[in-house]
Amino acid sequence: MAFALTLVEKINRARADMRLGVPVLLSGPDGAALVLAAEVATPQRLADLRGLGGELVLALTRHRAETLKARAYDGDLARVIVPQEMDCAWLRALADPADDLRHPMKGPLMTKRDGQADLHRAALALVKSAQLLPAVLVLPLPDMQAVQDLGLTMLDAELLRAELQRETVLAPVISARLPMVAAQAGRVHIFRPRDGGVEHYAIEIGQPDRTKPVLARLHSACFTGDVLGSLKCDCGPQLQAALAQMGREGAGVLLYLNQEGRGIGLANKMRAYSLQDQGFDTVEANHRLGFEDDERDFRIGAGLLRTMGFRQVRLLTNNPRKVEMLDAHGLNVVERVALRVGETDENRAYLATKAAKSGHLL
Ligand SMILES: Nc1nc2c(ncn2[C@@H]2O[C@H](COP(=O)(O)OP(=O)(O)OP(=O)(O)O)[C@@H](O)[C@H]2O)c(=O)[nH]1
Ligand SMILES: [Zn+2]
Repeated sequence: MAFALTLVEKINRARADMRLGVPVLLSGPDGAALVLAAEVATPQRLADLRGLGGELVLALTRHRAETLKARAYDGDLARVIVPQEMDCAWLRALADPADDLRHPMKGPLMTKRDGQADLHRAALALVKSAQLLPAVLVLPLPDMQAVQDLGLTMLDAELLRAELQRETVLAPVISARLPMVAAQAGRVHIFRPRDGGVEHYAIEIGQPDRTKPVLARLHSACFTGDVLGSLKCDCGPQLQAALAQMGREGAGVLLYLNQEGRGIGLANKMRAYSLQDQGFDTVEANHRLGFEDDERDFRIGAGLLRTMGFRQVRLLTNNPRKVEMLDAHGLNVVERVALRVGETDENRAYLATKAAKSGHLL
């Protein structure tokens, strides 16, 4: 059919629907379900879901379930039964740990053990990709007819998950000269993913020889550190020091990857910061929100370097995972160049946690 939407186009619509609080229809071999992000659920939409009948559950990741003392029978996720009398405030309290300490008792929460969790798993992957809290209402639909004419976005859960896991393909959009304090001979390249995701940037210093190892940095966006000069992390000084070293050596490439907050987005990172003010460390805060410690896809950086013609790098990092991921995805890391700058009283504990729990090198 002319203008039939592709899977990628439908996923982008579904992502926008999720952020708007519009349900999405997911289907699989064992049936279909309407899914709605808990963070943005309204009383009207909750009533609409209940009007269809059926057993409403809230899908949470294993990390969030652990904090809430809910049994995760599915391993990586829990399906919490939503009692009839519970409202949007209750759902939000389960999704968002902000008030966990003030109101610790939300349960006892009953979780499902029987039945399949495939649709729930796909729904969680979709809300995460929309940078919402990983908590989704799931209503199984015995009869699709009731929702057929509503114009909701429909997706096959298996195809959705496979597509979300696929390596992002980036295409160059434009590059232009940018003289910088760190280096006169700078050039900014913009890359756009084919899957409708966010753009990433490469800052090339000088004219690095593609046949030799290039001094490289994979820098993940940190609005608070890079722009505001936050003292809570070391990102701003690392960014400046990396550019300065490339300027001194006369050549290098810095990838500025829009993976804010280790891939959870700025809103969720600020939620994590708010939890850190309650006494949790950077890893615990991510877990309480329902995320993994690090949700970044480092294949993006590897792909970008390859696209730009680089095969061997001297990587500026303290994170051994970056080295492993580049090595695993077609780059030869001939040297790890330590990048220890910007330690402050405010970020000392953060850096120590990264060393103790995430294997960062001191
Ligand atoms: N979720 C979360 N993200 C954070 C926190 N503090 C900083 N970040 C993010 O962490 C990322 C740090 O990125 P990088 O400096 O590239 O990576 P790294 O893993 O620290 O490794 P190297 O700096 O290369 O040693 C950025 O995306 C920041 O926004 C935090 O407390 N919670
Ligand atoms: Zn930072």
